[in-house]
Amino acid sequence: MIEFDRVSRTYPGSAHPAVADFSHRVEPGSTTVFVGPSGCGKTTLLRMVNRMVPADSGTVRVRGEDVSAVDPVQLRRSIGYVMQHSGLLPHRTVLDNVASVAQLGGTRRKEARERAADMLRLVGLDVDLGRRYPAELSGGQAQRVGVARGLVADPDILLMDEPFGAVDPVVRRGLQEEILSLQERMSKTILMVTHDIDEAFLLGDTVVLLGEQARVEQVGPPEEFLTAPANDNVREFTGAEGRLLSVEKRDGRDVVVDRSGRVRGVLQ
Ligand SMILES: Nc1ncnc2c1ncn2[C@@H]1O[C@H](COP(=O)(O)OP(=O)(O)OP(=O)(O)O)[C@@H](O)[C@H]1O
Repeated sequence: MIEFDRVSRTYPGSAHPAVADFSHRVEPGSTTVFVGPSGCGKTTLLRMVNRMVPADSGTVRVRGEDVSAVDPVQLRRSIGYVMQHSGLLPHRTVLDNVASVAQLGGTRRKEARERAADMLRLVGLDVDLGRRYPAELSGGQAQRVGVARGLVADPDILLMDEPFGAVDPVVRRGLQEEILSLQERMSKTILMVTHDIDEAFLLGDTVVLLGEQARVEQVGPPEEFLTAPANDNVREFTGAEGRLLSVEKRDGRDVVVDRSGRVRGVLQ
């Protein structure tokens, strides 16, 4: 569905590559999370998918096509993109912000607005919020609108860049649950980046843990990071030793529990 084939990227004026020789295949219908420390190249990788950042070498394929050969505008319209700080246009109402993305894809205004209202409901917002401007929303509401915007054109691929980075932990948790339930209903291919390993374990069915210059430290389902960490970097980043996390079955679900028995996350 999305394939990174030995991609590298050095930004102009930079002595070191942001991404060096990275390869990974994102399976259709999966939720894949790239996780790693700040500056390891996560956002660069995500932006290579919709050609906001070009690869210097290597190939990114989306739906089997080399993205460098696809019209970038068409490509971006075919992929939902949820940005770090919601990315809403401040001078347009919430409903317009969402509807405009559908209109860009060719949907007529009336239909686009109806669909936008449906999307607001889908992400758990009152449709009346659609009349407000982005500055009149809480951080969590703005992030939900960002997700509605990413979904309104019904893309088969959704890219999410630290979508819950700007909100407090309680709101963040609510948004994470929302994404899990949306994914159950819609089964899109989701590629998300975060620096939060708990979030990666909660949301990802495949987690790619990255080190400097997007070096792959470990790839696999969340539980493998705890049961079979590939190296000391993985152990350190997951905090597996310090927190003594383990995987247990509870009510038929695999959950990650800490030393005190507190549930820290649910594995899909
Ligand atoms: N436009 C740019 N010009 C120059 N250097 C850049 C640019 N964008 C990113 N970089 C550098 O490339 C490296 C990777 O950045 P990137 O934003 O991809 O990392 P990240 O893992 O997403 O970080 P964070 O979690 O802090 O958002 C960093 O060293 C960063 O400073």
